[in-house]
Amino acid sequence: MIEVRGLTKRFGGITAVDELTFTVRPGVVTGFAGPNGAGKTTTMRMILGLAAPSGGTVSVNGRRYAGSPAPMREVGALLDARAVHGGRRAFDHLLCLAQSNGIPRRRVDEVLGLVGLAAASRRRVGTFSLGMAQRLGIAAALLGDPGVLVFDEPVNGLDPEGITWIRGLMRGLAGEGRAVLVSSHLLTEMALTADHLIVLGRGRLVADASVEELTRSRAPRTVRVRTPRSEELARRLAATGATVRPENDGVLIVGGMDAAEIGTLAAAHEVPLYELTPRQASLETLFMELTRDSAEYVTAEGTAP
Ligand SMILES: Nc1ncnc2c1ncn2[C@@H]1O[C@H](COP(=O)(O)OP(=O)(O)OP(=O)(O)O)[C@@H](O)[C@H]1O
Repeated sequence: MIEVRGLTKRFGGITAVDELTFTVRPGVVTGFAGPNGAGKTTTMRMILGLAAPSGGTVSVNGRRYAGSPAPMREVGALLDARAVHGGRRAFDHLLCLAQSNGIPRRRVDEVLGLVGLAAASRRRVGTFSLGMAQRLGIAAALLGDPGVLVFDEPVNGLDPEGITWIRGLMRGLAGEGRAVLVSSHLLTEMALTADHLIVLGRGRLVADASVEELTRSRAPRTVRVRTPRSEELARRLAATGATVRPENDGVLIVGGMDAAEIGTLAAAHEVPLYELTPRQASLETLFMELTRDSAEYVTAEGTAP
């Protein structure tokens, strides 16, 4: 279990992480999503004791991780897959980590098998593709068989097969009762892998909910209506406070009213309807909505690039 309470990190004038509070529970994949620069990596570094908070606290299994007597057995982390000595062979890299953490040699072969790198274990890491480097980073994270795992953008550089593999791996690790925190700047990717989502914007928490809750309760809904008397219906809908966006062929996209209310209003005025379709905004649209005001880079039009 990871508990983050009021966590804050300032770099000079920049507040990279701002009063963040959330919990990463065992048995669950918790997705950590936010646009570039939202503060995901900085938060993960503080969880791992690699950066000191400017305020607030973070604990892993009830205590500060930096004080853990056996860090690799407690938390496994993948932060930067390329931060490995390129001249080393994959096996030797893992063996070195294992030996300095009191982990038996046979565990090295085990984790190489788990991540599908057994055949490449004697190759020098510098010759690895980014996808292979990610797998090696995951092998290192799993080495101590920890109950808590932290992965920063693990699907970066992976091909579709690798992405499917990593989703299965995360779910499997959570299924074994581990707490898994995994970041991505793609919310749709997160929604396929995670059970629970923490969404960050400009260092602040903008959502903390299950994927299902987030989709159901927060997604702005609209209704697509088609009628031969679209101008009249648009006027009547707008008069009740609905937002109406006309499209071609008598189509209106209506916000702020549900399909039953629109159908009832149309019937009351004998306006025929050819179509009345509730539509749910995609998770990616929701993500843009949630983080729009907080994206690090805002263009002149006021939208994130
Ligand atoms: N060492 C540092 N010194 C100064 N500013 C930093 C430092 N590390 C991060 N920042 C700033 O803190 C903010 C958050 O960065 P962070 O890397 O945590 O975001 P992120 O959500 O992980 O983004 P990305 O998806 O791009 O990795 C950014 O504005 C970044 O420029």
